[in-house]
Amino acid sequence: MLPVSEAFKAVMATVKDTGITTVLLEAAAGRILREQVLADRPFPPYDRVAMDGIAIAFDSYARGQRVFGVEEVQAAGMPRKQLMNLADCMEVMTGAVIPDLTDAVIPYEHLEAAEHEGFKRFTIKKNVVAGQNIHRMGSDVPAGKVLLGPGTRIGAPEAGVLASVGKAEVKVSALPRICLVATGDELVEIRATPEQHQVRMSNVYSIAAALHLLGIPASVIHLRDEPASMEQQLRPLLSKADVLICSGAVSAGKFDHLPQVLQRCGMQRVFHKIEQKPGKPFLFGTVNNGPVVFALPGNPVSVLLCYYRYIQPWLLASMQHMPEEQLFASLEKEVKFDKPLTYFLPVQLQHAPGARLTALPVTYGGSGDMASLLHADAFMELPPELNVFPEGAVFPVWKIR
Ligand SMILES: Nc1nc2c(c(=O)[nH]1)N[C@H]1C(S)=C(S)[C@@H](COP(=O)(O)OP(=O)(O)OC[C@H]3O[C@@H](n4cnc5c(N)ncnc54)[C@H](O)[C@@H]3O)O[C@H]1N2
Ligand code: MOO
Repeated sequence: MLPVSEAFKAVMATVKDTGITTVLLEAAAGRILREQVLADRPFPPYDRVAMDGIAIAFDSYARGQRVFGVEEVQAAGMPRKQLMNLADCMEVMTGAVIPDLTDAVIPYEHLEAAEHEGFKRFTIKKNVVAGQNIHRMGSDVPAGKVLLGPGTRIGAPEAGVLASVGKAEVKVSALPRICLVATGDELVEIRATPEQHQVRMSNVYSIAAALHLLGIPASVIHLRDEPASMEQQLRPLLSKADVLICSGAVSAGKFDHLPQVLQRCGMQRVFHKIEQKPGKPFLFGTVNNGPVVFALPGNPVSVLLCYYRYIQPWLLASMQHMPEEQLFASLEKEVKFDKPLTYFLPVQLQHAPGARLTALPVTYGGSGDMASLLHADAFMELPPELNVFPEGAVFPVWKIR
């Protein structure tokens, strides 16, 4: 049986690069970028009008002129125009190129409009500063600057920037092929009406949902508690999947055949059992030229704890995601736990004044209590050396949402 830190190290030692693939930007959300992206033009790409109104030559204003006749309109999308007479103005719209020979933009709200002999003119009602309301070319980002690097997860801001520099196709990490394996004669399909002694298979759905949020699809199979048929169903997966995530059949029961069956299929055990609660009977192994195998204890809370504490970090590292900073929170309430195991406590995270993150333990009936996680945001990792965890003490947390 391994301590949590060693089990985690052993898991992470098997990380393997999933490789690189190219996807359309429309399909890139959630994926991990695998290339450097530079600004192809300055941001903004031209001196840009920042308010709807008029553009003037500031010198005319500085010399005391307040009334300006309109020469033309410069709308967004029009090539740059030029002010012909420095005593005139140009009506300009947000996003337009600033007209030549103008260097201040006055919004309509600071103007009074009038007509004079069929010509439109504006009187300036508020103080004007040279250069006002002009978003200068390159003031946000100069051309050639590195905007994004490999290992970045593509979210909404990244998608906007990628579109802006014309990356219609993006190099991202390939996705691992994952098969979720449910075990147990008590499990029925979710559309079935279970008999009293049966339960609907939920673990594969909770893991599939967590994977979906990383953009990773997964296939699912269900194994009965019968070693020969288990082996027959598992063998073909060894050449078709990069990762097997099994749930159930790994503890001490008479029908917990999975460890032996996996071994017969060629899995080398890296460890079986971790000094933790929940999730103690976690079995982890590798297959030569085959998948890594995460065989999780079947209790639903154990499954999600093991997923977020071990599997998700492994998946993100395999997809070359930049490591994230560990989150910590302070306990809102004293907790006691007297076994020499790391205790993963489901908690609700809250932001206390001063941006401090606090963790309130949720009502929790043990690792079979899947509904408790509806109220939890994270697991708090309480170390095995202590029996009492006082209010205010700070420990690492692993977010589940
Ligand atoms: N004598 C011992 N008994 C148990 C030990 C032990 O060390 N010695 N460990 C306990 C711990 S801790 C856990 S956790 C469980 C894990 O057992 P298994 O991994 O063998 O899981 P199962 O017995 O197959 O299932 C446990 C529980 O979870 C339900 N389950 C399983 N798969 C699914 C699924 N896909 N969807 C929904 N629910 C599922 C299953 O019906 C069981 O209720 O063992 C303790 N026992
Ligand atoms: O360790 Mo088990 O995962 O608590 O029920």
